[in-house]
Amino acid sequence: MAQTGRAPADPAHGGDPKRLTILGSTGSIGRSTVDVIRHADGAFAVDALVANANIAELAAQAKAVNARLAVTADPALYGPLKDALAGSGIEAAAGEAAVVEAAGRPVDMVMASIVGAAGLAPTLAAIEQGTTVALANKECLVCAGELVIAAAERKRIGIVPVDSEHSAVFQVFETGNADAVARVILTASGGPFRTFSREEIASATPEQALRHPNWSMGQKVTIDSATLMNKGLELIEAFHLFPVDEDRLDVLVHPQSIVHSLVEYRDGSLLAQMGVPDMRTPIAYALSWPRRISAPVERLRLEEVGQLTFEAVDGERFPSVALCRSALRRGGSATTILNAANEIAVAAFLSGRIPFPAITGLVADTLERAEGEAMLGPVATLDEVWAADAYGRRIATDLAGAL
Ligand SMILES: NC(=O)C1=CN([C@@H]2O[C@H](COP(=O)(O)OP(=O)(O)OC[C@H]3O[C@@H](n4cnc5c(N)ncnc54)[C@H](OP(=O)(O)O)[C@@H]3O)[C@@H](O)[C@H]2O)C=CC1
Ligand SMILES: CC(=O)[C@@H](O)[C@H](O)COP(=O)(O)O
Ligand SMILES: [Mn+2]
Repeated sequence: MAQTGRAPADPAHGGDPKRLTILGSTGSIGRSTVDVIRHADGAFAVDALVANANIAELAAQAKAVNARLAVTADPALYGPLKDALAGSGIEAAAGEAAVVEAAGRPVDMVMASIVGAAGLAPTLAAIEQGTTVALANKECLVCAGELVIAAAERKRIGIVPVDSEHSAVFQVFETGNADAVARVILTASGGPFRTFSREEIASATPEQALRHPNWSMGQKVTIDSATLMNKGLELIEAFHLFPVDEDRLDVLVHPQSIVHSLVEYRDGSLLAQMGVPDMRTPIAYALSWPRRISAPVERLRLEEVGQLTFEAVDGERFPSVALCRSALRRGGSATTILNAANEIAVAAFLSGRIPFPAITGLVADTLERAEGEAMLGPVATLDEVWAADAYGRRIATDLAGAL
């Protein structure tokens, strides 16, 4: 974890408001971030908001938080965005280059919450500018973890995890005692199909898969939770964020999503972070790190929760965690290709083109094909990352078409 970043301004102690840009402001994480900011009594000032298709929400948010700039990635939506902002004094911009430019404007922190590999270039632009990043977009570490972390270390900036499990680990990881860490244990809800038989999983519909038992999230991460690919992606994310080897990273199913993850030390202590399943807690922590602000969330009442239960992952019904682990061991382009294939497979499932188990199947088959075609190897540059990403998307699209 790059932890050399400067501490943020501390409004609670008389500092200026902390200047923020939100990438993916109209999504689930983006909206929760706006909510946290609006409850923070002027502790934050918003510079830019970036989104894609939801122009009405983007413009409404920009006005509500008094942003300076609102950007849509879709150039065709520049006119509607400009119209929606007319008279507000807020600047409008559109297109991929405008997104990257917005991410690179000087601010104190960028919330990186675009979904998928589309978030990689803007996140890197923020890092290159020397801005501390609050990272929700796990795909950018799966796709290009070495490059992202190397850039953060070169620029000596902090990457503060937002993903609930990684925020939990970040909160209980004793950096001075890294050598004493025996295991990092990521908890998984098990998703909506935790108790389903193989046969029931085989006929699962998008509607069922989008019904997450505990969390309200965007579609892509919700499907990832249902396949448990999310936990595999998070294993790779944790590998890049924390100084632990792959063999000290574990996953434990915890259906209540109250314990958000744990660190086990060699003296036998297990330190866990708990809270209600509401992303506004890890978001508030990331925005205010290394301090804490209040967040508009329910208090956790353990007497009402009653029981916390834990079980092992069933690798037979949910092979994606093992698949991600083996791609992580392989390293280089393997995880880039895995991520790209998964993005294609999730979209294919959501549009009814492939059955649920084929999501993980497509990712596995794409990696097997990559192995056979000698496409697995180191990725040293961003061009190599994009080449591997394009390859993974092409093969997965072909394989999905043949199903
Ligand atoms: N939701 C959650 O609770 C959690 C999410 N995460 C991670 O956070 C990230 C975001 O997830 P989530 O908020 O659920 O996703 P959503 O689908 O809800 O939101 C995605 C956001 O990204 C924007 N976006 C999509 N494509 C582009 C693009 N090409 N350029 C610019 N903006 C784009 C969308 O804009 P628009 O809506 O305008 O089209 C939207 O603002 C994911 O990586 C996810 O894995 C991690 C932990 C928890
Ligand atoms: C809220 C969050 O961090 C998600 O990534 C969450 O982990 C999804 O739940 P699963 O544990 O079901 O994957
Ligand atoms: Mn998570």
